[in-house]
Amino acid sequence: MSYEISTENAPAAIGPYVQGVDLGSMVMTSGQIPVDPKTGNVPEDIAAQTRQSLANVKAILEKAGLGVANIVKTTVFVKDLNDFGTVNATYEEFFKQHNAPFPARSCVEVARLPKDVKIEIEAIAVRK
Ligand SMILES: CC(=[NH2+])C(=O)[O-]
Repeated sequence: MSYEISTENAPAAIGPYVQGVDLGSMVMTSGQIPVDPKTGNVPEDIAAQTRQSLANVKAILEKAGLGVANIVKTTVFVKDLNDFGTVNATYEEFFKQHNAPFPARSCVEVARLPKDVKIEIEAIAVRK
């Protein structure tokens, strides 16, 4: 049995999916594009987009009572792998800021992302 996670602190789904699902021992988020849930805006540069996508992931986990330290795996989709260095630096800063260990991760370049953003990040977290 899984339970939908729904929060106003992350962008509403823009298609037939939910923000996240809570399986009890595990939580999975949908891919988070860098839409600010309060304004609907997307920041311009890749560092700010990375921060916003991660903030959206965090908000979904928090609604389920979990935090950044519960993340065990992420998948990072980028529009341009030339941004790899900036994405890594921003991503590293986020996990350090939250005193969380780095999870396992996959990072891939994709042809296009919804709303033509530069990055989308999804996460799997475990309830310890
Ligand atoms: C943005 C997203 N997660 C989707 O599936 O369109």
